[in-house]
Amino acid sequence: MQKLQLWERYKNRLYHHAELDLSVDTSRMNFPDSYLEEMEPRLQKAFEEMAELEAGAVSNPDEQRMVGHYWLRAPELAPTPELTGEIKDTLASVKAFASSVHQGNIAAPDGHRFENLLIIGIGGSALGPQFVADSLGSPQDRMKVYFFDNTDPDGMDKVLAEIGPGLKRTLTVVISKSGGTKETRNGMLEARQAFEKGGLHFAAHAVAVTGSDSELDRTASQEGWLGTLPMWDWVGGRTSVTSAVGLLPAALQGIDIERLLTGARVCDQATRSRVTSDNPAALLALSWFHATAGKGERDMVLLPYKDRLLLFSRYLQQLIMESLGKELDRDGKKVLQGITVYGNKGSTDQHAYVQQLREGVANFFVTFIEVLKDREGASMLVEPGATSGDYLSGFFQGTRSALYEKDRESVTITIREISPASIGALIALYERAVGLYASLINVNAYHQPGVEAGKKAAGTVLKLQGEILDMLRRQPGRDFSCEDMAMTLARPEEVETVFLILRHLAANPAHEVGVVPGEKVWESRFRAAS
Ligand SMILES: O=P(O)(O)OC[C@H]1O[C@](O)(CO)[C@@H](O)[C@@H]1O
Repeated sequence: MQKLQLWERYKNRLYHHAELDLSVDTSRMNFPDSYLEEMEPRLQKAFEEMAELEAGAVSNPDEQRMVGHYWLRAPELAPTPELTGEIKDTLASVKAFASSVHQGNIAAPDGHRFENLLIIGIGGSALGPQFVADSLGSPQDRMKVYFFDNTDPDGMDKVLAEIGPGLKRTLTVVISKSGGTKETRNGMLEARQAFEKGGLHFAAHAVAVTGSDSELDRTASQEGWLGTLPMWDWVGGRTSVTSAVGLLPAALQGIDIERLLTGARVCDQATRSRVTSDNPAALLALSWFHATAGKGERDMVLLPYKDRLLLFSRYLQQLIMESLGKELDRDGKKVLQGITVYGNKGSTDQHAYVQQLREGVANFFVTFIEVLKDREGASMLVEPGATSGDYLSGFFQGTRSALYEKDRESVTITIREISPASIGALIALYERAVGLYASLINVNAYHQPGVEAGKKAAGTVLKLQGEILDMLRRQPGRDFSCEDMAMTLARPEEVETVFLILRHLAANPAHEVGVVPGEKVWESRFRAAS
């Protein structure tokens, strides 16, 4: 298409929301002008399902749950006065807790204000808080934020080393909706040990965000933690960033959570429109449907031209892939759905994988995110007439056209600046786009049965490890190859798992397992170290 024709298409298609100062440009998606009309019946059905969801329908039937993340920023829309009250009370508690911490009314045991925040959680109980913390952090933050978001011991040691003696002024927020996630439990136990080693009483440094009566809830109340804030079964982990899960860490960091919620609320209003061309989330969902043939046939590459949006692709990876990546549709038909999401930031990626995007396998579409405001205040000129930010903008525009020239399609989202409101709006925009797209492809976006399989398998491995350790200790003088061990445990079919377990045990001192290397690595022999 010629440049002037593209300009006409740009003007015809550009969506702009004046209050949010947010635009969605679908002009570089090559769907025909008739596309919206063709998709209209499916879209109207998706809008209807969304309205039912917002009114309190059990939209996650597999788990028999309502789906209420939109109520978190408009509590008056919750289906019962009790829920409205709970949401409002929780927001008030978040603000009161954060302000008590900032004022030193809730203080470290040495009487000093808490200065650091160690957030422990995983998946939806970490990715949203991490994205918000990273995108909106500044030197003026009220507290310095750290994360344990895995059960990697070395990762935790690294964080603890960074905190160093600051641990005595560290508040720990343990976040788990279910309250039983092992990675988070392990992080909590490791943190507790670090506090105890420093002569500190963990409970006096800890607050929980979790579901009522969960394992974590019970631990927090038995041990007398500083407080517990609720998570509800009608908020999914990956859409929990505007609940206490995201709001408590953000408020403690000093981020204006009211503005974050306002941005989300205004975007929610915009994305409730049943006029497709006037609904930015519907335009995104339609673009995804066009790009992937509604079957995940192409990947979504996220290219924000802003360092502060670096973690957005990681956040969206869970939101989109855990929501859409489903074996079965809502009628039980095998569909193997999903959209693969990856990305980093521009223009950095121009010096990495953009080469393949332009010239290699054409199995993707791009979402560019453009931020108009370069920085607070004026920029220096890096050469006559140009700033660093002008270069960033130039590289964004250059990559968008270079890709389009090669028939690589893209959507561009433009926001004026990075602020609590614009981050709230981006979160709300994608939550709604995912919900609408899930309706278009007829999958349940709100459950995650596939994740359970990995968790169960990990449980089986840990159980087998227990049996192996038991056997090694009962026969301390004996060397076992993995095959001997599998046979002795009467689990010959598990020999590979036995080998992997033994090799890991021998590489770490905790269980005192010794190894005599074999000619081939799998011929090594293992014994309880005497
Ligand atoms: O908040 P929780 O219950 O610890 O769960 C953490 C994450 O684990 C998952 O269930 C996947 O394992 C995610 O959906 C969730 O965000």
